[in-house]
Parts: sequence; structure tokens; C-alpha cells
Amino acid sequence: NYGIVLDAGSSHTALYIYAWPAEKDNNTGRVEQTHSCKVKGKGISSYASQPWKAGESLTLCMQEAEQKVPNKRHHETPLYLGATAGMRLLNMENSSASDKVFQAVEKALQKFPFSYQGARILSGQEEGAFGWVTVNYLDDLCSCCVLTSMRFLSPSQGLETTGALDLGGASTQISFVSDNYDGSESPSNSVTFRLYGNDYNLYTHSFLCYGKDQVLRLALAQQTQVNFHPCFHPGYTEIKNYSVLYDSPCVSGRKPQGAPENFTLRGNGSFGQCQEIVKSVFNFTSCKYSQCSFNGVFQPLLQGPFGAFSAYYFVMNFLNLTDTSIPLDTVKDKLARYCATPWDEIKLHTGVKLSYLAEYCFSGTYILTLLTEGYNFTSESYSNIKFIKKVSRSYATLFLLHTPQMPHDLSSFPVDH
Ligand SMILES: O=P(O)(O)OP(=O)(O)OP(=O)(O)OC[C@H]1O[C@@H](n2cnc3c(O)ncnc32)[C@H](O)[C@@H]1O
Repeated sequence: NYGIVLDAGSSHTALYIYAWPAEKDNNTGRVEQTHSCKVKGKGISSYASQPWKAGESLTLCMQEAEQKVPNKRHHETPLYLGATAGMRLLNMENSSASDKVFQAVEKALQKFPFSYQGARILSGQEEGAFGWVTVNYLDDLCSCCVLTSMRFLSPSQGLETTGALDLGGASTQISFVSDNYDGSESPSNSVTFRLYGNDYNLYTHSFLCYGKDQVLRLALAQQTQVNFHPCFHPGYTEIKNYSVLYDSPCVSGRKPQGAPENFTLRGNGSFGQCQEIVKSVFNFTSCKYSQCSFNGVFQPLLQGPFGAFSAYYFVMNFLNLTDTSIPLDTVKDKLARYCATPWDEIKLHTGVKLSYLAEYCFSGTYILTLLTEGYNFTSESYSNIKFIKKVSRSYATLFLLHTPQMPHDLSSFPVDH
């Protein structure tokens, strides 16, 4: 059997093909990702003003899929497109534009011989849940993946599940199982699963606008009128366009009246000051629950190990800060030294896009602030986080979308090795 998923994020779209044996034994059925293809350009939401291009952008990867899936399987191979926060934002801002993007995507996908199952925006809850299932299913947190699958088979033996921390471009998700959470407090944060006959009650929350690209907009928007921005390296200079910066519902309300066309961004590389700016994007003033993370959102006590992926990994890996056994204060010192490094030195780094290089100081500061101030990881619990590279959320998406009703009964969710 084959299945195809298009993961349409705010910054990129990628196609994944999965294959698994037709005769599925619940415990030994193996699913393999047999092919992946990165769609050229940004996420499909970036085609809001030219929707037909969103469809066209997918064509090359779809042609690859046609080649990779054997002809005789084409008609029975389900094809899904799940869009995340970029499309959520576009839908909020201009729902007719997002409808047009979906129509164009639909038209393009239906030209292919697969069993097209629809394109839709995933809810924040679904996105969080997919990340959690993937981390617990495909994680590399334990050296032996058989143990990973056993974890799902026999949690009653005391094997703890792993929480998921996902940092995208436009949103961020936190999902974990906590003994203190049965779903009664803030039920909108609860997702229940039935997986291999075991019930899981997951806490999950997706913070729209708290992906790293949107928080960078917020951090820039606050500092357009000052001489230096502390989240950029000393010597860094860039002309920024006001309209481009404020072209997102996450910041549009903050555009200063009578703003000129451009402003000049100059860095002075101060981690401490950058952290103050980043902290100010969180609201800690009110919480109507027993406890909150930020913006009045309920969060139970953190529990167990966590896998942090997507931008968490890209950024911390670049900064050589994935080792969470290093004391948090040392991590902060290292990041402070990195931020203070002159841009002339930073830009010599080869093989990394200049735009990413310019942003690692900000992104590292945001990640540490989100984890500690936002989610309440402490110097002790920080070491429970593992920054992990390989998480293909679409993997879980494929199977969860196959079982459309929540709570999901994933009793046929195959086990990988
Ligand atoms: O879930 P949403 O919010 O829609 O976002 P996404 O799906 O597009 O998000 P990704 O996980 O693909 O990427 C998260 C962010 O990491 C950025 N990113 C990707 N590769 C990177 C790298 O090597 N270094 C730094 N950042 C990177 C990317 O531009 C996004 O801002």
C-alpha cells in the first residue's frame, strides 16, 4: 500500500510517499517513507495574490510521485494535503484568497491518478496531536525503536510517553500527557486517542503567531523607530520595508500611522536586551485557570521527556546548543557571546542562507525564552528536552486522517522499526 501526504507549512510545502505491506499485522507492519520532495518556493499561502501558481508549484513533486508509486497502485493510493499555520493566517485575513488557493491546489491535484482525499487546513489541535504521535512513534529518543513501539503497546508497564514541542514559521505547538490533566480543566486543550488499545489523554495547544517568523515580525515591529536592534549582530544592516513587515494579521494592528516606506535595521547584538523584547510578546497578566503558560492559556504541570523539533532543531543545531545536559545558564552565556559576535565574522559561515544566519541570534533567544518563560521549563527540567532532527509530521497525518473521528482509534497504526 502507498499513501501520499503534502505538508503545506507557512514557509515550505513538502510531499512524502509512504509504503507499507498490504497484509498488515498490527505489531509488525512496517511503514517506510519511500520518497520525499520539497516543493519549490515558499508555502502555498504565499501565492494568495496568484492562486493558480499554488497549484502549479505542486506539479513537479506530483510528477515525481507518479513515477515513484507503481502504476497499478495509483488509483488506490490516498493523497492528502494538510495545510498548517500559514493557511490559517491567510484564512483569517482573507478567506476568499485562501479558498482560491485551495481551489487551485485541488484542480492541480485532481489531474493526477491518485485517490484524492481533499486539501484542508488542519486545526491547531490536530497539528499538535500529529506531532505528538510522530514523536512517540518515530522518535530517536531511545536507541532501540522496538522499545518505542512497545511504549505504545504497554504504557501500563510504566513507560512514559514523550511530549512534543514543534516550532514552525507561523505557529508553535506543545503537546504532552500529564497525570494532572484529565481534560476537565480547559477541555479545548484535550485530545483523546485510542492507540493499540490504550487510551491517551493528551494536553495540546497551538499558539498561532508564535512561530519564529511571526515572532520575529513582532520583535522587529517594536523596534522600527530605534537606532539599534539587540537581536541582530553588531555591524548588521538591512533596509526593511514597512508594508512587507506588517503584512500579516499577527502584526498588522501595530503599524505606526504615517510610517515611511522603509526603515534601516541595525544590530548591536545584546542577548539580554533581545530577551527583554522577546519577553514582551508574551502576556502573563491574566490566567483564569489553576495555571497557565502565557496569553491566559491553560497548561498543566510539565511532565516527562520532550522532543523538540522543526525550527527548535534547525536553530539549536546550528548554534551547537542541542546538548541539554549543559546548564541553562551556560547555554545562555554561549548564546550571548554568539549574539555579540560581529556580523562580518558571522557572514563568513558558508553553506547556510544569509537570511537564516542573520536570524539565529533572535531565533535562539526566542527558543530559550519560549521554553523557560513561556512554557515554564526550569534549569532542572530543561534537561528533559531533546532536540531531535527527524520528525516527519506528515507520517502521523496520513494515518490520523484515515480515522477522521476523534477520539481516534488507531488500533491499526503500524509499527515501524
Ligand atoms: O507549521 P508552520 O508554522 O506552518 O510552519 P512550517 O511548517 O513552514 O515550518 P517548518 O517546520 O518547515 O520550519 C520552521 C521554521 O524554520 C525555518 N527553517 C527551515 N530550515 C532552517 C534552517 O536550516 N535554519 C534556520 N531556520 C530554518 C523555516 O523558515 C521556518 O521559519
